[in-house]
Amino acid sequence: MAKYAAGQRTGLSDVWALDVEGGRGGDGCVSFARSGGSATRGGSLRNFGRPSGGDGGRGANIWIEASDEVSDLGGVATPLLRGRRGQSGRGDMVRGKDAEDTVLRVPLGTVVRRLPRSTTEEPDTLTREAIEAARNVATEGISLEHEAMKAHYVFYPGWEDRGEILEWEKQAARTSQGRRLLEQIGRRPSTTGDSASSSTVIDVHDMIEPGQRVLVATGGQGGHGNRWFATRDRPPAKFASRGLAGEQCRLELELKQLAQVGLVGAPNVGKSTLLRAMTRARPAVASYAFTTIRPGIGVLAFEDGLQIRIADIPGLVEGAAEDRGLGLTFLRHVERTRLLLLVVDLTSNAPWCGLDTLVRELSAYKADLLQRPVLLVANKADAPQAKQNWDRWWRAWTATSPLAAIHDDLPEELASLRVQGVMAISALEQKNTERLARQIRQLVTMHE
Ligand SMILES: Nc1nc2c(ncn2[C@@H]2O[C@H](COP(=O)(O)OP(=O)(O)OP(=O)(O)O)[C@@H](O)[C@H]2O)c(=O)[nH]1
Ligand SMILES: [Mg+2]
Repeated sequence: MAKYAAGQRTGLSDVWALDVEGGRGGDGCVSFARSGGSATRGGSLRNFGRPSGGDGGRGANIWIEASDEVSDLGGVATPLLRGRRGQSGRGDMVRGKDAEDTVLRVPLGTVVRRLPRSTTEEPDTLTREAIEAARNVATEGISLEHEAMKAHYVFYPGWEDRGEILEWEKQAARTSQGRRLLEQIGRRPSTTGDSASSSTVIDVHDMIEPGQRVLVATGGQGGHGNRWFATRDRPPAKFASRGLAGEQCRLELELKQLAQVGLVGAPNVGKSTLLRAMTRARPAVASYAFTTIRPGIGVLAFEDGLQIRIADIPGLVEGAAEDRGLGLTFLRHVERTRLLLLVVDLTSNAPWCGLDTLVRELSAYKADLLQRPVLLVANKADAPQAKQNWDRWWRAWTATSPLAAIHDDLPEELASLRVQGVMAISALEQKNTERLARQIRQLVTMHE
């Protein structure tokens, strides 16, 4: 627990821990059909009609859902999350309603680890106290068993006869049907499926798609109404079973920073080539647009051990914010980054012209993306036609700012970009890429 206090940030990722408990099932109901005008309450045994108690509803399941509408784990800042109880059954065989499920929404990129809930955390003194208390109760003439009964059964008012239950349980244990019923009401260990509390299996889920859901704790089954406990010898069963406890587990939620640096640019400008040049990642490179269809992440590793993750993001086109091209899928990845490398192609006629489209798409998706520091990377500097373009840009850059000089009426988005530097490189021939790596490092660590 100490290791992951809620909200504690570890390194580049956020890890939160919490316990979850599916809701308890609703209790079964003890009631009797009114027959021939006899009372159903307080009457003599003979006056009880047919048992008609409905079953309890299921307790709330607890789900984790990936959502692109939340951006941090602040919504799960609670040490314990318990699902709602199922509704209790009612007379006339009316089943209680299942509780509405609880859905915890987490940002895309969250990793959910499910661990068994630790039972060793309870101090031993608690157990000792419980035994002591039970002993006192026992000496007062009420047996321990009776207390246990109350945790499992609901009694008809005024008929707390545990003898009847013990008798029923004994009979039930003789038939397979009865044993199954004992299992269902939690009076016999289950023979089917493994119990979550004793399991040491850890399951891990990557929450990457919006709407993706994982069931982390099932709600407890509702109790059985008294009609289940009627036997030929004793038709008016005066007890029902209680709802079962929900599944319990411990969750560790980790918000992975998918990458600290995002490579953005129009299709075919050489983003994947640049990632290959700087990291060991091997994204596909080809001379046509949309070679990259999924964001790939490469690790820029420095000699002193520092690692910076760079995401190669599929080419951005106009309309991306409305999900055109590969639109939203990759814009979500951009959202997590701390530094943007805007890559332009020095071999195109006007390399910088695409920039305003690019920036407009970014800001249409999320205006505050433009608050990120930006490095302008002019790629393909090795090509013959690059020099002229670069010279123009470089002159402009030293004169005023790179963007103000090339646009007569500078769009607002471009004017507000936080440009930290402009650099000509050749990703293909790995020229200037080391310098770029150093600059990336400086900016990422500065904006941590
Ligand atoms: N001359 C030259 N060509 C380059 C350079 N970098 C990339 N290219 C070429 O440009 C083309 C596109 O490169 P990619 O790395 O696939 O471009 P991309 O930006 O990832 O493209 P998409 O994934 O389609 O968005 C390929 O033919 C590369 O060989 C460079 O520095 N110089
Ligand atoms: Mg690519």
